[in-house]
Parts: sequence; C-alpha cells; structure tokens
Amino acid sequence: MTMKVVELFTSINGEGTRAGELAVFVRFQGCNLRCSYCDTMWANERDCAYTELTPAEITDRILATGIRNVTLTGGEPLLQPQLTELLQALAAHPELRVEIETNGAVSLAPFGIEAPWRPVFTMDYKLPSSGWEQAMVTENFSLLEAADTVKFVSGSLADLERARDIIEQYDLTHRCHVYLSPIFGAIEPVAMVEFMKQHKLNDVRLQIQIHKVIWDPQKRGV
Ligand SMILES: C[S@@+](CC[C@H](N)C(=O)[O-])C[C@H]1O[C@@H](n2cnc3c(N)ncnc32)[C@H](O)[C@@H]1O
Ligand SMILES: Nc1nc2[nH]cc(C(=O)O)c2c(=O)[nH]1
Ligand code: SF4
Ligand SMILES: [Mg+2]
Repeated sequence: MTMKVVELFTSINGEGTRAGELAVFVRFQGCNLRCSYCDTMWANERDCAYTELTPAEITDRILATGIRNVTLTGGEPLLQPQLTELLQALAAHPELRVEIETNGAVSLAPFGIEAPWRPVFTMDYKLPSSGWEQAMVTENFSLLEAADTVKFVSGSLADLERARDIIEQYDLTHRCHVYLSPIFGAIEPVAMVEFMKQHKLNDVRLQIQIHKVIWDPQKRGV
C-alpha cells in the first residue's frame, strides 16, 4: 500500500510553534472539506498529480533532507490510510519532531493518543467564513495536549467573535497553544490585534503565514 504525496519539500515553517525554523513538508492528496479560502485547493482534487510512496520511502526521503522538523499536511493528512504506519516509521528516528496539520473534521482518537509515536497536532477550528464549521469534531479538544495547537483562521470580526466563544467554552488556553491567523488578504492583521486588545485575549497568539511574505503567496513548494 502507498500514500498519495503531492509535494515533499524543505522550507522554513511559516506557521505554528516552530515558525521560522527549517522543516520538511509532506503534502498528501485529498481532503474531506473545501474551505472557501483554501490555499492548496489543487491538492484536494482527485486528479491532481501525485506520487505513490510507501511509509518507508517517505521516511527515507525525509531522513535524506537532514532536517529534523517534519510537517505532515495536505489536503487532509488524517485521511491517508497508512498514516499510523508512517508515524510509527518516523518514531524510530527520535531526532525527528513530527507535526500534523489537521482540519478539525476528522477524529484524532485513532492517531496515537498516549502512543509513543503520537505526533504534535495543529488542529484548525473552521470558522463561519470557511463554510465548514458544521463539520467540526469538537470531541477532539479533549484529546489535545500542551504541545498541541488550535488554530482559528479568521476572515472577519464575526469569525473572531466565534473563535473567542470557542476558546472560552472549551477553556483552550489552559489546554494547548491557541493561534489566530488571518485568511491571507481577507482581514487586516491590525484589526485582529485591536480585537485581541479589546477582549483582553491573554495567552492567544496572532500568526501570519511567513512563507506568503517571503515568496509569492501563490507559489507552491515553499
Ligand atoms: C492547507 S491546510 C492543510 C491541513 C488541513 N487540511 C487543515 O486545514 O488544517 C494547512 C493550513 O493552512 C491554512 N490555510 C489555508 N488557506 C489559507 C489562507 N488562505 N489563509 C490563511 N491560512 C490558510 C489552513 O487553515 C490550515 O491551518
Ligand atoms: N512554508 C510553509 N509553512 C507551512 N506550514 C504549514 C503549511 C501547510 O500548508 O500546512 C505550510 C506551507 O505550505 N509552507
Ligand atoms: S481542510 Fe485544509 S486542505 Fe481541506 S479545504 Fe480546508 S484548508 Fe484546504
Ligand atoms: Mg500551506
């Protein structure tokens, strides 16, 4: 069995707790959502170009880069049937730090909660602008740990209000990292800072996708 890889590249991580550090990215094909703002919609299409690789081959390619931070993304990486096998193969190399970007619409329960190969999760909570809030699996919040992150990608004040409600309702700042990130180009970051100040959002971080500042925002493989 193989996994569908649409991109495998090294860059700086533009998002999350290791933003600014080098990371190797593995982007998988296919997603169960179609967020209005998705910047990798091409990777979601069934007929997009992908390479079929086994977990062992992906592990070899990651090791060959010499980079220790690994980000598994997509598309939606939790939909790959061999993900657990890949996580187990990567865990055999303890120098690797593995993180998964996931959309909040797939249960985290099968993915290594309490297992030695558990990765760090960055989980989105899809806000109204995405069009997919109804798909959120809120049971996932109780499976998150201190090293994990919940990210709210926001495009309006209504989104920010909703994010604030969810942070409060699930007491997220006491559970894990909490990030607000603008839908690129849709909302002025300054408006997000004003919102944070107005509501005294302690322990919440604003995050801007660094790679879209460094490179053309449409550029792939960076
Ligand atoms: C492309 S998704 C892939 C992983 C997974 N499907 C998810 O949604 O988390 C990776 C991250 O990019 C974010 N993202 C996608 N399009 C964006 C945009 N236009 N502006 C800001 N963030 C965006 C997503 O919200 C998610 O946090
Ligand atoms: N440089 C860079 N950093 C990223 N961090 C998360 C990404 C993603 O698409 O999940 C991403 C990405 O696409 N590029
Ligand atoms: S869940 Fe992630 S990959 Fe899927 S459409 Fe939304 S942003 Fe794009
Ligand atoms: Mg991206």
